[in-house]
Amino acid sequence: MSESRAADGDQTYDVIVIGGGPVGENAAGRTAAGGLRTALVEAERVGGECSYWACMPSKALLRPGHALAAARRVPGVPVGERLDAAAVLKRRNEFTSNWDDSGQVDWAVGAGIEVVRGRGRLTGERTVEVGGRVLTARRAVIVCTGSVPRTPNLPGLADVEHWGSREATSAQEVPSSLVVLGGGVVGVEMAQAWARLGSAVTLVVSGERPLPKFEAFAGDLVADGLREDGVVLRTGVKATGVSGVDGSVTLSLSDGSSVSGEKLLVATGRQPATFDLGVEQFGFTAGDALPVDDTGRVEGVDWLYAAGDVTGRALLTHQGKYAARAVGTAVVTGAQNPQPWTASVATADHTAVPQVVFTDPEVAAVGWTEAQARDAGLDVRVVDLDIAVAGSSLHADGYKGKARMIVDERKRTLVGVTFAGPDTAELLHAATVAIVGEITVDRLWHAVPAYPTISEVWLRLLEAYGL
Ligand SMILES: Cc1cc2nc3c(=O)[nH]c(=O)nc-3n(C[C@H](O)[C@H](O)[C@H](O)COP(=O)(O)OP(=O)(O)OC[C@H]3O[C@@H](n4cnc5c(N)ncnc54)[C@H](O)[C@@H]3O)c2cc1C
Ligand SMILES: NC(=O)c1ccc[n+]([C@@H]2O[C@H](COP(=O)([O-])OP(=O)(O)OC[C@H]3O[C@@H](n4cnc5c(N)ncnc54)[C@H](O)[C@@H]3O)[C@@H](O)[C@H]2O)c1
Repeated sequence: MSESRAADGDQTYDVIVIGGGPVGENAAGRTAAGGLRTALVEAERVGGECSYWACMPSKALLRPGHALAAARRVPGVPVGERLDAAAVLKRRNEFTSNWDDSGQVDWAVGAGIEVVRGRGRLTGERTVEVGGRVLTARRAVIVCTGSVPRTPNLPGLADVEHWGSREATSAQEVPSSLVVLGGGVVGVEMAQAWARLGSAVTLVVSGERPLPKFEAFAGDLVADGLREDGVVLRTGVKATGVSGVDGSVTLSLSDGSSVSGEKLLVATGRQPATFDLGVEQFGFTAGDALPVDDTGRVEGVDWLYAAGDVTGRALLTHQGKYAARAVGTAVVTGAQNPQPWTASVATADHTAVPQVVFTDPEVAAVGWTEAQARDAGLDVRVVDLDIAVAGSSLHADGYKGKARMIVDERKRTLVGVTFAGPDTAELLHAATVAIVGEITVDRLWHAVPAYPTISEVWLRLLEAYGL
């Protein structure tokens, strides 16, 4: 870790941001740019989970496998037998700057932010204690402490060494075998990354399919992709216990069977990092999310704001950074009851959250699923299609993908779109723009996708809708 550059001297700031992950960095960047003296308090590494143990290393582990699979789908491209695991891990290490945050500290200092090393704790109105120092905020304290893995209450788990997402994204060797518990985004991404690097992976999922928060067809296509990579899927079973002997961990399952591997990854979700933060004095419970309005103001405390994973709104880096921009703007401008869709209001959180699951096939989804749209009481029309256009067949032999568009029939606008298929991630932003802009399908008809791109699926969706 880089040398501490803690701010010294006057302990009074305009703004104190607790937590220097991507969200805290953005909030602090905004307030510093707005001329407010800003302290950024970070307990571990500036850059947070995303830079060192989440987004960056996980995507660096996945990308080489996708490149190899893509090359294999196009005849005439010379491809090797398998990935060079050592080179993949080395490149992953580079993407995390070898877990050295000095580059991000340099950015913060350059942006006029004062970095304070240490764990911050709220000790009273507008005050934060860090390692015995008491910092005071004239205007606001912004909590951006992120989230931590939620460990299930599983007999034996506490006694057995196992991986969480940190170990799964930073391991320096490929385990001979890996059992993954939990079929959410972390579970499927890491199952595929390590399988493609040569590990014998078993994925244990309590439901019928992985990715239960997405449209079912997306989870099914990802399950097919994982199986093609040799991942053994155990669906519809719950873990009942864990035991371990030297070099092997065994997970007992609810159907009486068990699975063993050299390593066990527990990927059963995350919870807000509100422990040991002093939130109880303001009426909140440690371990629960901080409830915020759309400007990030914490319910009932007018000087306290929060953004990112700690609010439990959307556990995604891009959405947390969006919330941080809103909070930063709200704090700088002092906006009172600003209108939705203005710069200090994170309105899109409710209707237009985009997410990509970086497996092969990718899942790219924005807005509501069909079930969510129906639960919201909308009169919806669902359009389903295989992705089968000139662009997809040129992209890969045997291209397999599906698309779903959900239309609010009353407004004739989109409320949800899901693409699942190889390299669909880059299709997503068009869908996000359509939803945020409330563009009618009749106007979308005039947004002509270029030939021959996979985006022509948009034309097919609109034709299938009846245009
Ligand atoms: C394996 C994995 C892969 C992911 N991949 C993606 C992806 O591809 N795309 C995506 O959008 N999202 C992804 N996510 C989610 C993403 O990592 C989070 O949404 C994002 O990191 C949230 O940012 P944050 O700043 O709120 O929290 P964090 O990144 O968790 O940062 C919080 C920071 O606060 C610090 N902190 C905590 N408590 C204190 C305290 N009391 N005092 C001082 N500092 C404190 C921590 O040390 C940390 O640096 C992934 C998550 C995981 C686990
Ligand atoms: N590409 C991305 O955008 C990306 C990648 C990774 C993580 N993330 C974000 O990070 C957050 C955390 O990801 P995650 O995968 O840890 O959480 P998650 O909530 O997405 O998935 C956890 C899964 O574990 C299952 N589960 C819970 N308890 C279980 C148990 N006892 N036994 C078996 N299964 C159990 C749940 O049903 C769920 O499917 C998510 O909100 C996700 O959006 C995003």
